[in-house]
Amino acid sequence: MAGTALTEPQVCTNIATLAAEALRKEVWLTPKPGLVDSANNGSHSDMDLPMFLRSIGAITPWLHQFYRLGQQDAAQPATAMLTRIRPAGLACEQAMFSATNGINTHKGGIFSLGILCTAAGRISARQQRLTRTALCAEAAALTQGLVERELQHCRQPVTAGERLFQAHGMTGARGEVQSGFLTLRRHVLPYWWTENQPERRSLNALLRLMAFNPDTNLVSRGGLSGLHFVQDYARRLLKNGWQKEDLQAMDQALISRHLSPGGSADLLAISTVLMAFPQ
Ligand SMILES: CC(C)(COP(=O)(O)OP(=O)(O)OC[C@H]1O[C@@H](n2cnc3c(N)ncnc32)[C@H](O)[C@@H]1O)[C@@H](O)C(=O)NCCC(=O)NCCS
Ligand SMILES: Nc1ncnc2c1ncn2[C@@H]1O[C@H](COP(=O)(O)OP(=O)(O)OP(=O)(O)O)[C@@H](O)[C@H]1O
Repeated sequence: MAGTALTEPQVCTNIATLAAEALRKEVWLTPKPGLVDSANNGSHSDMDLPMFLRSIGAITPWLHQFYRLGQQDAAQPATAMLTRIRPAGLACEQAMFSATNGINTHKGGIFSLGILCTAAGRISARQQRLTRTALCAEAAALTQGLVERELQHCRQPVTAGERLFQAHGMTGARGEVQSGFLTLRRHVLPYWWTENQPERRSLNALLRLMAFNPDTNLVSRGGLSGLHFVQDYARRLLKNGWQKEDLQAMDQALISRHLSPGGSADLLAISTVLMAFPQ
């Protein structure tokens, strides 16, 4: 099937390289409440940082593949693209599962970053300027109608995302990409430079994500009250000012409730990639 076989390795600094770096930066960033980081495994008993690094190694060639597929098929209508890249998306998930012995380390990240890399390939093949605005608009075009097709018309929910749409109308990773990363454009990117120090900048972006992102990971583990607990906690820290100790305390609070803002971790990586491009 198209895109499931990896072609020649391509060594180039493009969005796929940036995306892999962003994933690496995300996992090393510490302290991240409830998430795997360099201090602990957060609310996860089945994964750790070396496993995330192995997962990133397995995913990286596929990120280049998404970019190439986007370039190759730039003349195809945007709405035809998802069918074209889905086999590569599933093969990438399989590569991740092989590297992690079946643990879901990056399913959400593969979906969002895969579409972003495809979007970049299409834009560059059209000789258009790679900007944040163009990337978000193209990601939205590639996933137009996805929520309706896969969530509204889903009779028998299998995945957490499908179940949470039926239960609460949450659109999860699909909704965020289809909106052209609206949560990021509204709540994160405009505030990116409010922190001068790079590590604080990333932690502050993560806090803003935890405060505003309707993260299905939180709901699947802790229900709507789990989501609200994390959002209220993050908003309090943003309002009162925060130090690393506050994030460490928040980490313990989330661990004791088995909560993990995995969707926000994915979106942090997306933000890092987007901020590498002009507006
Ligand atoms: C769409 C996906 C994520 C389906 O997963 P699911 O139905 O469980 O959806 P759900 O929305 O709950 O998301 C799963 C993951 O996304 C992340 N996530 C959760 N909430 C959000 C959010 N608001 N915004 C962004 N990401 C989120 C989390 O890491 C979560 O574990 C994806 O796995 C899929 O369809 N894969 C098939 C492969 C594919 O088509 N890839 C596309 C080409 S790259
Ligand atoms: N540093 C990180 N730590 C933990 N999760 C992360 C991190 N970065 C990204 N994630 C995201 O979180 C998701 C994993 O969350 P989770 O373990 O809750 O999912 P699950 O395996 O579907 O559910 P469960 O473990 O409850 O059965 C992945 O899809 C991944 O994209």
